[in-house]
Amino acid sequence: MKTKKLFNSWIMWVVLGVLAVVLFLPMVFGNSSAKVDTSVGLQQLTSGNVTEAKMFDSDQRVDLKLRDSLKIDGVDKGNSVSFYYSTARAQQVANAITKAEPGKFTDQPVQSNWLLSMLGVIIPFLLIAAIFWFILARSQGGGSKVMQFGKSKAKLITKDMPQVTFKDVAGADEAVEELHEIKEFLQEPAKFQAVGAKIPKGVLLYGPPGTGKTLLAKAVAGEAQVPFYSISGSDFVEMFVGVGASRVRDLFEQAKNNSPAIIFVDEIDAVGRHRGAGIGGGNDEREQTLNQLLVEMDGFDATTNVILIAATNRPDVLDPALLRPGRFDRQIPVEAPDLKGREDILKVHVKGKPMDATVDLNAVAKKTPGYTGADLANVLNEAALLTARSNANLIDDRALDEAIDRVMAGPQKRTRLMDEHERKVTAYHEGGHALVAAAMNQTAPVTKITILPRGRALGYTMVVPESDKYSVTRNELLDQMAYAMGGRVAEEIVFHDPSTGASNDIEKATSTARKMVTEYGMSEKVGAVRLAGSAAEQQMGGAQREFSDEMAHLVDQEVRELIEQAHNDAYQALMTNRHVLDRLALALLERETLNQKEIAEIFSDLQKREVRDVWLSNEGRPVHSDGPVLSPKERAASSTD
Ligand SMILES: Nc1ncnc2c1ncn2[C@@H]1O[C@H](COP(=O)(O)OP(=O)(O)OP(=O)(O)O)[C@@H](O)[C@H]1O
Ligand SMILES: [Zn+2]
Repeated sequence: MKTKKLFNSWIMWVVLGVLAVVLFLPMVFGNSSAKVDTSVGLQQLTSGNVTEAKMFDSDQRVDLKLRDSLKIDGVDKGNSVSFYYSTARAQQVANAITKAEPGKFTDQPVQSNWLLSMLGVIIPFLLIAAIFWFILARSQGGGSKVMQFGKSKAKLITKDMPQVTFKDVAGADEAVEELHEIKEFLQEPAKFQAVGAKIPKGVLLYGPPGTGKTLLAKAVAGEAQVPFYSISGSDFVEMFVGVGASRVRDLFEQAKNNSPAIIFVDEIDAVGRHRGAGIGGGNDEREQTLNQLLVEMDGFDATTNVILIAATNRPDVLDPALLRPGRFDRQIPVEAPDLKGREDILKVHVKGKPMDATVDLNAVAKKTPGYTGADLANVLNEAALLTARSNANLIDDRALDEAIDRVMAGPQKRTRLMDEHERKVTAYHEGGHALVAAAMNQTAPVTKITILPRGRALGYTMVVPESDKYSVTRNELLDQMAYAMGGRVAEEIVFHDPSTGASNDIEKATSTARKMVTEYGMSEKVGAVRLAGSAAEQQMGGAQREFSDEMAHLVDQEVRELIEQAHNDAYQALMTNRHVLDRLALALLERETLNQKEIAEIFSDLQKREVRDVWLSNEGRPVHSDGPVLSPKERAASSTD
């Protein structure tokens, strides 16, 4: 489609151009005397009317100057005429001229005309070459890149010694903490090598645009005082076939020669997309580039001292090969900042901008939910511009408010800004999860709650066990289900109108319940029977169902029963602690993100759910009252006190 259009327009014009040039050349360079037949020319020569003759061997042409003007069929041809001759007659023409003995005779052999004839050859050739050049440029995406081709090496890979430090990055404390180690390694590789410590080869920073990923990577280089080589993934893709891969090689070569160093690849998703997943099949160039990148990463050894940092907004589309151990095995989320983070970022960017004493940056942060670091930097810059334009010296609230509105058009499109009611529903939903988790007896502590949207989730609650766990008990599973239902139940209790936001939670709870019944043997009615071909397995495209319809019915009933129980647990927990839930929701609306300590404070007077009765797999198997023995460790501990 596209090429056809190209042909229609460009090729047509160029061909027309060539034709015009070819037709015009003889007119411009050639003579304008009247053309006559060869026989007429010869006859003039023999008649002795010729005073001057010029013979152009290259054109096989003779120009004649005549004493008397020539008349043919009554038409006056004037005093100068020219005629062409065929090769066969060249000798005859030459003889005729010599015989005629014109007063002046010049003979122009072939080479005398070489410039003209060369031009005639070269110009069309150049035009054709230009057409190819042009088509190639088009198909490689972006004509301008072609022009840069020769000097692209210097332009695409940039070497830098950044002066930025971690202090310049605000509101991304978790990411900074993770990167500290990288910085230390780059600064003192020997220390790490001496103890055989393995440092990650690649660090992947992922998060929405403008959250400071590039800034963080630069800060690592700035802190460690090492060179920073950067290139953008999208630059690779626009290159000629084979160039991307060789550019990657160059890049690593340069960095290794200047190690310790950091290589930063922005927009790595442009090259690192799942192989063969591009539109219209694979993109060879991209795959080659990606393969080269993997080869280079695998070639790193303990003494390379080069760390690759990559950034992307789309970690989900990356080729799994990139995320394998030994490659980008360190993945650091860089999220949009919360209220506190926004205030800190404003504080960083306010430097060098004189503020009116009445300006409260915390208030500005409150007015900018969902804004990224780049947006906030932009707000302050806009405010400074507005202030300068109005000839004022200090940036005041009025300028800031207007700047916020101006920048709003940006973030509103990218990160959705929730309306107040939706934020409230989210606050209660997440609050519900957290509160139920805290009220149950077998759940891990709630470490973080946020109502900042991330990906498709409107918010999330993090419940992290203090140590790794390899198995889960029945009570823990029941608690997890209750906690999963907590969000939905809070909406139900507070708004009497649950939202669709809970579909994920319901899915999770249902799948847990189903596994309890069909895989873990945790239902009395079904018993400790493994039901092969359960829903989960069928989903995986595997096993057929191997049990009766009655059993299937029973399973469904038991699952329903477990969910109902979880729903109840959550309901009770939230009803008894409604005042705590309100307090939590308010804190979330105010601060957006709460950490473990803040959460614990809010939950100080939380009423826990009572412990469940002992579960009997069958009434006929009564409770045995003896507990387990004390472990040696426990015994040692109890004997000391
Ligand atoms: N956490 C932050 N602290 C201070 N300034 C920030 C922060 N995040 C972003 N900025 C400002 O925004 C600018 C742009 O950020 P940066 O280019 O690092 O974002 P990015 O995440 O790499 O974006 P993209 O995904 O579009 O490449 C920075 O130069 C800086 O001025
Ligand atoms: Zn939820």
